[in-house]
Amino acid sequence: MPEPGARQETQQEMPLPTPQRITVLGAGSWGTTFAKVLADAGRDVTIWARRTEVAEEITEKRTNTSYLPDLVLPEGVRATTDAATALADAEAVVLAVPSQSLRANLTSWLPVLPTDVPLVSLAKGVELGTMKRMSEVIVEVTGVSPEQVVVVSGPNLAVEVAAEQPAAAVVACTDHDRAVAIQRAISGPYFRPYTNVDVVGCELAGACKNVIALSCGMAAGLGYGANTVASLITRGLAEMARLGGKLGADPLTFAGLAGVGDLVATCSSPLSRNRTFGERLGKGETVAQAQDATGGQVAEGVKSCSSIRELARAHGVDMPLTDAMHRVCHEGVPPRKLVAELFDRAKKSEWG
Ligand SMILES: NC(=O)C1=CN([C@@H]2O[C@H](COP(=O)(O)OP(=O)(O)OC[C@H]3O[C@@H](n4cnc5c(N)ncnc54)[C@H](O)[C@@H]3O)[C@@H](O)[C@H]2O)C=CC1
Ligand SMILES: O=C(CO)COP(=O)(O)O
Repeated sequence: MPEPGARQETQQEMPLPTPQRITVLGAGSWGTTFAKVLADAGRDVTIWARRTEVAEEITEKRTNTSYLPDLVLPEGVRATTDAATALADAEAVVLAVPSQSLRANLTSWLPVLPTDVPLVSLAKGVELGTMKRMSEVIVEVTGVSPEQVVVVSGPNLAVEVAAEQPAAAVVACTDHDRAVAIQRAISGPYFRPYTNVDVVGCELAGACKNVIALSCGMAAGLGYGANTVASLITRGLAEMARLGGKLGADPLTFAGLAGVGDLVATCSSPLSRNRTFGERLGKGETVAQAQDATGGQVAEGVKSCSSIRELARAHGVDMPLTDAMHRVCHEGVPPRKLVAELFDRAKKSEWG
């Protein structure tokens, strides 16, 4: 585990070249927006889309209206459904599919996936069944070294970034020089990434905050106000930092953009799919009804509440809010009943 604050960046060092030709695999809300960030940063961008009509719309009109109605991509961004074409000559590959589908997608791309370039992971989740973080899945499926995997995380609601509203992010890689190369590749007028070597902390924070956002939405749906939401955000931060501490993360990461930054954005914004999903549950909708209403977009917390719960149990870490979200989403417990359950627990010290 790195010492908190141990690495003083020297931005003058430029040991690795900045990747110029970058392929984004996934044309959903964040993949498309990230392609814009890259293109606005001066990179040459190709997107792989699962659906032909999405690829055609991006290439012909530079729009992707089913995900981002107001977005117009910069000139030059093109899309294809053919992974081999998308990946030809890629100097870095961005993985922008939902976390539970990453393994299957990676496996299908493997024959054409370059394994000597940085693989940049955008997904925020923990895999069901294996309890693995996304970088672990990438290393396992592709056989690349962990130093080649870069995680980008932070308070980055796609719709806001697509509208060029200023936002910061974290580029995490155990190889600091590679993090700096990707930082340069994605820095632009409205997107400011900071480097971090704590991949474990950044990934856990990104996955856990989705679950806490579900709980905040649920509280809002039940009619509760700012005190409840602030309490959930703060206790959510405590439980995710507890898990991170056990798994070797740097505690400072949870105070940073990938931690409290993303937690506050996702738990507060009506643009968050996870928060919105929770709000629907709080208002009495079933999981299936809330799922239908997300319009095919992913609310990662619904599945990650189960995988994170398993991970926490395997390491003897208490995560009462994550546990509660699992009970609502997968055991049919009514949200209002959970409030009583959570308040009935043994009283404890804030940092105990
Ligand atoms: N949307 C956002 O604001 C942000 C999302 N993220 C993370 O990025 C990852 C991707 O999210 P989005 O692009 O927002 O998701 P999305 O639901 O908008 O799009 C998912 C994309 O992956 C493709 N895909 C490929 N295989 C799939 C499968 N088996 N099931 C479902 N979709 C499949 C879809 O066709 C689509 O292009 C998630 O882990 C999310 O948490 C991270 C930061 C911001
Ligand atoms: O990760 C995100 C913002 O940083 C997006 O959150 P949602 O998936 O809840 O929309």
